[in-house]
Amino acid sequence: MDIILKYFPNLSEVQQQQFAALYDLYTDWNSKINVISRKDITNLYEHHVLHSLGIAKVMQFRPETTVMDLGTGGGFPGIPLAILFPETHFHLVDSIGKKVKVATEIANAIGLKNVTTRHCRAEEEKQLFDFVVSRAVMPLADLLKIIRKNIKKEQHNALPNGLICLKGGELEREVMPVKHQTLMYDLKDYFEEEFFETKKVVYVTING
Ligand SMILES: C[S@@+](CC[C@H](N)C(=O)[O-])C[C@H]1O[C@@H](n2cnc3c(N)ncnc32)[C@H](O)[C@@H]1O
Repeated sequence: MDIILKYFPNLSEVQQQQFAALYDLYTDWNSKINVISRKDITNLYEHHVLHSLGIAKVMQFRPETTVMDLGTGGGFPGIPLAILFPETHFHLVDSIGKKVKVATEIANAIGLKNVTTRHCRAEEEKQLFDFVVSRAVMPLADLLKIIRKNIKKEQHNALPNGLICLKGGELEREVMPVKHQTLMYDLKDYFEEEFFETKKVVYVTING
């Protein structure tokens, strides 16, 4: 939890309590339904919560912004972002029902009012959003094909609508989108822990 305050020192009392509650909630739920590697649970704050918040170093969502988390699993990056941006709406989608249950239960347990969840394949989700976020789900080119239909044309934020995903070192092997403006940010420029050495945030503008 200290590592969250180290990089996000201006959290409200409520946000601090919500982040602090995640450890027991994920430990408990993860013992029943596997949403993160069991041996990684002790690294929850660094590897999962702070990693998710890497998106916030690139994008400050305005109030009333709507965001879909595609392939949220147990709620990453959607739940940490929903705590950090309480006035932005996050719609968490996953094709595995029991993972969606974990994300739903945890969002409810910490009183998040800005989260909805849905058990479906993202291909079936027809709602429109300002942004789609995603971590560890599928290659960028496949994500882009699926989410093109979901991005609003109207712009509401300082930066254009689009896809923001968290990627690891495997990125070199991926086909980069050519028709869109793509910006790449190294998380090692923001977070000093070794885990972030190869981690990146990739932001692809759509309809911008
Ligand atoms: C490796 S897990 C990552 C989960 C979470 N984003 C995280 O970082 O902890 C990938 C998730 O994507 C989901 N997924 C894969 N393809 C999907 C699709 N087409 N629509 C919705 N969910 C999908 C899987 O069910 C799985 O829960």
